[in-house]
Amino acid sequence: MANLHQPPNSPILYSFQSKDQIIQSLANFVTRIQKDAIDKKGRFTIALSGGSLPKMLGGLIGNPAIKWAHWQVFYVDERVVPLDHPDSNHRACMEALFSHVPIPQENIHAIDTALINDLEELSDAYEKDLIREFAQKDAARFPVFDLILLGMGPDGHTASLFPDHELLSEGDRWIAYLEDSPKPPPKRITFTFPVINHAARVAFVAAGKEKVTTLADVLDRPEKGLPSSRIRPGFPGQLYWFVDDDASSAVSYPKTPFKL
Ligand SMILES: O=C(O)[C@H](O)[C@@H](O)[C@H](O)[C@H](O)COP(=O)(O)O
Repeated sequence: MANLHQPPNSPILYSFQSKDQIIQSLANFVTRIQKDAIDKKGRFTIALSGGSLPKMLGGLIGNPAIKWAHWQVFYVDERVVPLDHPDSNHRACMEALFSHVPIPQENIHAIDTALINDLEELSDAYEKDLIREFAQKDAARFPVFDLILLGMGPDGHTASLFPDHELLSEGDRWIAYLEDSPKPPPKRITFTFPVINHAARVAFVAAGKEKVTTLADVLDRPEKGLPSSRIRPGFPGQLYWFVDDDASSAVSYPKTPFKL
């Protein structure tokens, strides 16, 4: 559990020559974390983002060390569209990963699309789903995910937490909603900062030249306060960055060689 008396651990930055190397290293990293979690507690809780992230998870397919039956999967944010809509993060994760592996469907926590016309109810229902998984089992004020995987937009947003948006100051709710997302589609639900910052481990995955300026701002100039720089899991939580050399070419923050 997060300890507010200790400063957060410094982020660990891994930079790889190619996207394929990110995919392989990320798969090894996730495999190790799920093993530790399952050995300790019999379950592994993970939350996934949309965007380019689902396609970076392909290294998990066909890996016999993964105990899919013990995974509980949530979405860090979700676009408020039917689950088979091309914008759905659930659909993207199904297509890129879950339709290729033996994970029980009930372990994948998608939004309740019967509620998509009422964002308040939809986000409450998703929050209750989280409460069933975490509050009853761990009795914590906020859920403590074993691992949360994030992407970063070119404006520095992460999850559906956008620069200068009022949701940046949400300190109470677990799940919030917005109807004015600058990145389409406009209606979304999202984990709040406290949920992300209570995780045991958070890993950003960001690749490509279009991320170069924002990545340097987030890692070298956190005082700018971009949403992605506000991800600092409380001690003893740990933040990781899995990026490619294109994205990190302007970063001064020290890189760490990847080894498990
Ligand atoms: O649903 C979403 O839009 C995402 O969860 C969002 O936060 C994404 O992770 C970033 O926009 C980065 O997207 P890319 O990885 O495609 O750049």
